[in-house]
Parts: sequence; structure tokens; C-alpha cells
Amino acid sequence: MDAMLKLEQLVEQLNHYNYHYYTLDQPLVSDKEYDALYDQLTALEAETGIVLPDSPTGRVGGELLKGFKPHRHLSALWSLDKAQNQDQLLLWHQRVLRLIADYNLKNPDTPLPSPSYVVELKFDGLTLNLTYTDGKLVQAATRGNGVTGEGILSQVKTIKSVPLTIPYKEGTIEVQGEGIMNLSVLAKYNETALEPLKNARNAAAGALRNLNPKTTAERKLSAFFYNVGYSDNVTFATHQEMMDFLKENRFKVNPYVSYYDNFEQVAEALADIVERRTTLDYLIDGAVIKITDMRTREILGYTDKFPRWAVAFKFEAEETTTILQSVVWNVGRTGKITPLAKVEPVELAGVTVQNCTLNNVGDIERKNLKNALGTRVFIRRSNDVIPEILGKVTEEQDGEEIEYPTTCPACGSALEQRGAHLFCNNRLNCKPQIVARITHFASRDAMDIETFSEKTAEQLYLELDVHQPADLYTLQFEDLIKLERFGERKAQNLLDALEQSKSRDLASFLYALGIPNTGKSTTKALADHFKSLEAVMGATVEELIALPDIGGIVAESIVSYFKDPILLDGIQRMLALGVTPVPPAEIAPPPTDSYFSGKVVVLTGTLHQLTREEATKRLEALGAKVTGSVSKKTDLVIAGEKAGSKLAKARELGIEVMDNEEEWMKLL
Ligand SMILES: NC(=O)c1ccc[n+]([C@@H]2O[C@H](COP(=O)([O-])OP(=O)(O)OC[C@H]3O[C@@H](n4cnc5c(N)ncnc54)[C@H](O)[C@@H]3O)[C@@H](O)[C@H]2O)c1
Ligand SMILES: [Zn+2]
Repeated sequence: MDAMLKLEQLVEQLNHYNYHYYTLDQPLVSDKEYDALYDQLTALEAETGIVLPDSPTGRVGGELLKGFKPHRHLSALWSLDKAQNQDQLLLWHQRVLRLIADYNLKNPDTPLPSPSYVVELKFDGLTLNLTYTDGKLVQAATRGNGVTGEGILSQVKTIKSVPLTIPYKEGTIEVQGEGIMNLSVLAKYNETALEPLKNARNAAAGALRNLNPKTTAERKLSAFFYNVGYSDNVTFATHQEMMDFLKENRFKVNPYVSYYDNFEQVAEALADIVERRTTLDYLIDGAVIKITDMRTREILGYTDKFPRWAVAFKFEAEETTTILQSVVWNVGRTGKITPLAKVEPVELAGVTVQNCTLNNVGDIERKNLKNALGTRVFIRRSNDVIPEILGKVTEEQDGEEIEYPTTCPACGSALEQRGAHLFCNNRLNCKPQIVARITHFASRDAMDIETFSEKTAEQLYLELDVHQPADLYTLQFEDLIKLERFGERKAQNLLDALEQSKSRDLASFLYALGIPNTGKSTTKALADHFKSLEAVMGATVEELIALPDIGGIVAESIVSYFKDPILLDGIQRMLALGVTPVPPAEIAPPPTDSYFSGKVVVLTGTLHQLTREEATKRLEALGAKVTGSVSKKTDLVIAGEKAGSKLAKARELGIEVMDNEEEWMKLL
């Protein structure tokens, strides 16, 4: 295509996206898709040497919204130069070193120090610029187009951590930070919201740019501050001094700010942040690396868009858009019917996504997805679970309707809607339910019946009428050997494993029952507190909610589970067949003769023979305490491949390090 035409198209499209993102806080595409187009435009501009007058590459931010009083920033607010990978980061660094070298050559009497770096998180929210005069908060503004922003003082005042007065009273200063919505706050808000918010960034930005400060207040926003952009009277020699000033003046600063003299360490710090990203209660889309020395900053200066002394290292996107193609309904082990969305395959964080969760019918309604088949939706990956659909890209656009089933897709029984969920109540004859229930019963953390698989459960259900876990304990050798792929050996092994499982500990037995809303930690708490199956079965809702970590829903689930005649009958039969869950006190304490017993251990880097979770489990079984961060209390750091700052810290503190996987595995 004609390059000029392509340039015009890209500029028009990006400006359209910018308007929706910055001005309306309703993005039409994910950042990932936006960034890809933006990169195309920058490349084409470099190739042709043409930059159209309205190109977004030459400007910061977006149009101001009418209704807010404009605020002219005392010094401009900038965008950030970006690096998408280590190579681009190195290019940035080389440029910095070259600029410093050039300066030092011309000014041999006043050379710049060799650079040191600060690494901060790049919060994904709305830029805030606060103006304080003589210690009083007099204005708060958005970044706007960098020169002028929108005055949002009343909105910002609803953020409880923003100080209304500060000890520093010498004239005017402007302090910059990011207004954010914590992810836990967003989740809580969405639990009851009529219109759930799709994303914490837009939720924060939309709330701060809402003309009604009451709406802002309802969103319970927070903020982190990271810069003094302007001051009449105070100057800083380094970033550290500036951060101290912010802290002394009671601004909320993020605990993760780290300083390095050497650029290799920066790369390690970045790896560490990537690892930590999913544990944070707020969105970050990268990290920011800045030169700490203020005089160097001044001399390196700015392009028309960003400072030369800082760069944003962008992480892999966790959000993108795709087309919702169809919905299939699966039956789970409690009879719950869950919708699974099939989407047009799309790359997200290095994997091809084809399936997304939709949770339940209530969720489909609340996210306004009932008429979304065939339309474009936002999807988000969190941790390692399958991605979630957040909502339609444009609410106006309707597609085909998602039809809810009225009968069970597996057994044809009529479904019952309880709350937001659909259930199949055919507990004794609905195959996927039974297979899943029995597989769960036999699984490792439950009754731990060796060699048992989903396939076994299916075979036993179809051919030997195993409809409930209790039926497992009536199996006979003669019946088992008739099954396909079951020799004498396998049949005997299964019977032996079943026999052994009869004396599993109480917590595992309770977990094996698969009580709805009740996971491993809850069943352990139940076993520890009540100490016998009879006591757990007789517990009342009041007694249950008195335990820490057990809420109303969980308590109700437990009580109604033990009231269900079918399930109760199953338990009684198991007991009659010799199953005797062992109370916690009778179980031996972890061994104390292992190398790891009693030690505080940190795992870092990539392990090869075990996942980190497995390694943690094994270490804990040997009496070690596994923690997440290295401190003076740490006894031992086990480092896998590409271990980063934790390893560095361990070495610095002189903590024992084991980095040979073969060797420490022998001690497990
Ligand atoms: N989806 C869309 O339609 C769409 C449209 C426009 C822009 N965008 C996204 O926005 C990005 C462009 O962003 P931009 O120019 O607004 O911001 P930027 O990525 O250039 O970053 C600058 C901003 O980072 C923030 N920040 C957070 N933590 C910081 C820290 N520790 N130090 C300094 N600054 C910090 C500040 O608010 C600052 O204004 C694009 O890469 C794209 O992902 C998306
Ligand atoms: Zn069914």
C-alpha cells in the first residue's frame, strides 16, 4: 500500500483509540493491540521520514474533558520512553552512557558521576499531579496533554491516603503519582455492582474523571507518589533524597523502590518484579528505570515526549481482545453446570488462548454478555488459571444470544437455578458428576488412592456400578479382573490401595468428600478444631463461623452437606465398610532429623525436576518453613536457573545458598 495512505490510516486509527482511552476511559482495544499499531506507526515514520502533524507519536496524553477546570502544570508532565525487551533496554542504556560521555568530554571540569539507577514499579492507573502551597493541597490535576490537565481536586480528596496538608510549608510544590484501584477493592466492588468494572485502570481513571466526587469516593481509590515535579524552594541531589522528602511529607510511596550501581543488577531486579507481579494487589504494566543523580537528569533533558534519563520496561500484556464464538456447558463434581467460552484463538502472554471462563449464568448477566456471541470481548489472564472474559468491547454492539440450557447436557435431567448457578441434581446417575467426584475422592490430596485415574473412575462407573465413593470399598477381586486393561496385579494393587486409604487422616477424608466451597485449608482447620468426624458432622453454622477463615457461605455448605440423605448414607456405608479417618493428634509430627527441618528456606529461579510448589510441599513435609523473601531470618536459599535479586541478596547477607539441583534433591 501507498506509505502515505498507510500513515494517514494509522494516525487516524490511533487517534480514535487515544480518544476512547484517555478522554472517555473506555478503550476499544487492549494496550497490547494499541502498542502494536503504535510501533507500526513509529517504524513507518522512521522509514519515510514523514511525521504527520496530528501523529500521536509527537504528543503526550489526550484531549481534556469539558466540565473540569483546566490546570496548567507548573512543569510539564511526560510520557516515558519504552523498552519491550532486554535488547531495547540495553540500547537505551548505551544512549545514556554516550550522552554522559559526550558531556564529560566537553566539560572535563564538571564531569557527571557514573550513573546509578533506581527501579520502580510502573503503576497502571491515572497520573495525578498535586499542587501544595504553603503546606496545603490547593489543586490536583490529571496529566491531560502534559502541559495542561483537568482540575480534579474534589475527586482526589476522596483518596484517603492523599495528605490534605503537609509539613513542608515553603512555597509551592507539585507532586506526581498514580491514582489506582486495588484489585481486591475492584473484586469486592464487582461482587455487588450492577455494572461490573472491566479493568482496574479504567475503573480508577473513570472514577477520578467523574464529575461527581461521590462516585469517586465509592470506588475507594488509592495512590502511589513517585516524583516532585516542581518546587519553589527545595532541590534534591538524588532520587533517594527526593523519596525521603516524599516520605517525610507523608505521601504514600510504594515499598518496592530499589537502587543499583550496576546495570546488570537492573536486569535481575526486573526478572524479580515479573515474578512478583501476580502477587501484587494492583496493576502494573512494567517497571520504570531512572537515573538517580538529579544533575545528570537535568543535563540529559527531554525529547518532545519523554525524559532521556528514564525508560519504562514493559511487561508482557495480560489483556487482549478476541471474538466470543460459542459457549459449552460442563458438569462439575458438585453438579454445578459451568459455561466455558470458546473464543477465536489469540496470543496472550506467550500462549494461544482458545477457552475462557465465564463462571456462571449470573456472571454472564452481570457482564452484559447474554447477547455477545460473535462480538469482540476483552479477556484477561490472571495467574495461571484460564483467562476470564471481562466484558464486551463496545456495549452498544449486540450479537447472537447465549442460550442457557434447561436440562443437563450430560444426563438430560431438568436443571435447577440456585443463586447465580445452574445445577443438575441427578447425583447418582449423571456420569461426569460421578466420575469427577470419585476421581477427586481418590486424588493425591484426598484419599490418595494410588494408580487411580479419571479413566478408572469411568470404567468402574460404567461396568461395576460405582456411583458413590462408598461403592469403591465393596469392589471384589473377581469383578475387577474382568475389566479391560485390569490384570491380576492391577486389581490387587487397587484393592490394597483402597485398604490403605481407610486410615487416611481426618482432614484428607473431609477434603475427599468434596464439600462445596471447602478446600484443603478449610478441611484441615475443621479436623484440627473438631478432632473427630462425628463432631464435624454435628457442627452448627454458629460453631463453624466462629472458626477463623470460615465464612457464612462455607459454614452453610458444610451443614447442608451433612444433612443430605444421599451423602449421609454414603458416609455411613463407608464407615461400616471399615473407613476410619484418623484424628489429627494421632499423626506423627514432621521429622526433625532431615537437613531441612526447622530451617527457613526461600526458593527462587526456575527448577527443573520439580515445580516450586512441589518442592515447597516436600520441604514442608521435612519440617522446613518456606517463605517468599530473603531476610536475616532466612537460613537457606535454594536457587534454580535465572535466579535474580533474591540470590543476590542471599549472597550479600552471607546466607547459605544451594544452587545444584541434583545435590539438594538428594537431601529431600
Ligand atoms: N488501549 C488503548 O486504546 C490505548 C490508547 C492509548 C494508550 N494506551 C496505553 O498507554 C500507553 C501510553 O502511555 P502513556 O503515554 O499514557 O504513559 P507511558 O506508558 O508513557 O507512561 C507514563 C506514565 O507512567 C506512569 N507511571 C507509573 N508509574 C510510574 C513511575 N514509577 N514513574 C514514572 N511514571 C510512572 C505515569 O502516570 C506517567 O504518566 C501505551 O503504551 C498503551 O499501552 C492504550
Ligand atoms: Zn446431569
